[in-house]
Amino acid sequence: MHFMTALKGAWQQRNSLLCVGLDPDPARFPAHLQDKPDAIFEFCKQIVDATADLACCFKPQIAYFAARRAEDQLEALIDHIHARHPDTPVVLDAKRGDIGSTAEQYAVEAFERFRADAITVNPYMGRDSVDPYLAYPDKGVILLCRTSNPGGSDLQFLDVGGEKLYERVARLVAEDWNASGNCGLVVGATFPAEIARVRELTGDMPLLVPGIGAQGGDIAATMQAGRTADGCGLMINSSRAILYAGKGEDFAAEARRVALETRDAINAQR
Ligand SMILES: O=c1ccn([C@@H]2O[C@H](COP(=O)(O)O)[C@@H](O)[C@H]2O)c(=O)[nH]1
Repeated sequence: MHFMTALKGAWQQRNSLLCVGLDPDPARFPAHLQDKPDAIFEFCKQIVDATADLACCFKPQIAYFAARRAEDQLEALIDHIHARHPDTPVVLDAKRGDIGSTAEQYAVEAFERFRADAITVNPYMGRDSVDPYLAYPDKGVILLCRTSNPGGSDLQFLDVGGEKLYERVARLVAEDWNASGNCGLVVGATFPAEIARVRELTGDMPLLVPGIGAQGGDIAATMQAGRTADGCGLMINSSRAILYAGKGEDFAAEARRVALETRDAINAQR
């Protein structure tokens, strides 16, 4: 199924704009999981099963798996999501960016090896570096635009001929790169004014919005700035605040509790 169709279905059927981020850090796992050989898979699987009905998508961050030689556990996790929660799309947060020939390999990795429904991509090497992902028209290609970190302003706020660099990215993607209707943009919840500007430039394009929860972004301001006329348009990500809500054997139930609170806080603004 086309990523955008799956995402729209999940927004409606789950009544949720919450993206549950999967950033598994073994140092923060509950004690009973610490020594298991497949602890990363087991931790994420329990989080996924506890929150799937509350989420419009899952976002595993590849670095947390690769850093611990656990790519096989990432593959198993995405297989599990597809098998048990087939209506919940998976956005692989990889922020790839390289010349076309190498990008082709990254696209195979994301869409064929890991079977992700969408990937985050860095646009700053230009169109030819993004084409290999766009060649998969059913897959989502979510480009970094206005990132949630403070240093994002160093470059993304530079004036480029009368507009800011992040505005140029938003316009370019909306007006040119999105011919197959499979593009989205990353805009941080820590910058609501820029979310509003990106929404203005891109119509109803889906925005992946990290930065609530552990990074302190404001849900109400994010929603006011970024929701579309039908109260959708956003994948609002929270990772650590949900994953590490509990420290004990009930960690998945605690994660569910925070995911529910977060989903409801988002829905209160729709
Ligand atoms: O601008 C960006 C782009 C991506 N991220 C990623 O989102 C999550 C945020 O995690 P929290 O624990 O909810 O802060 C993480 O995977 C980042 O790599 C981002 O934060 N900002």
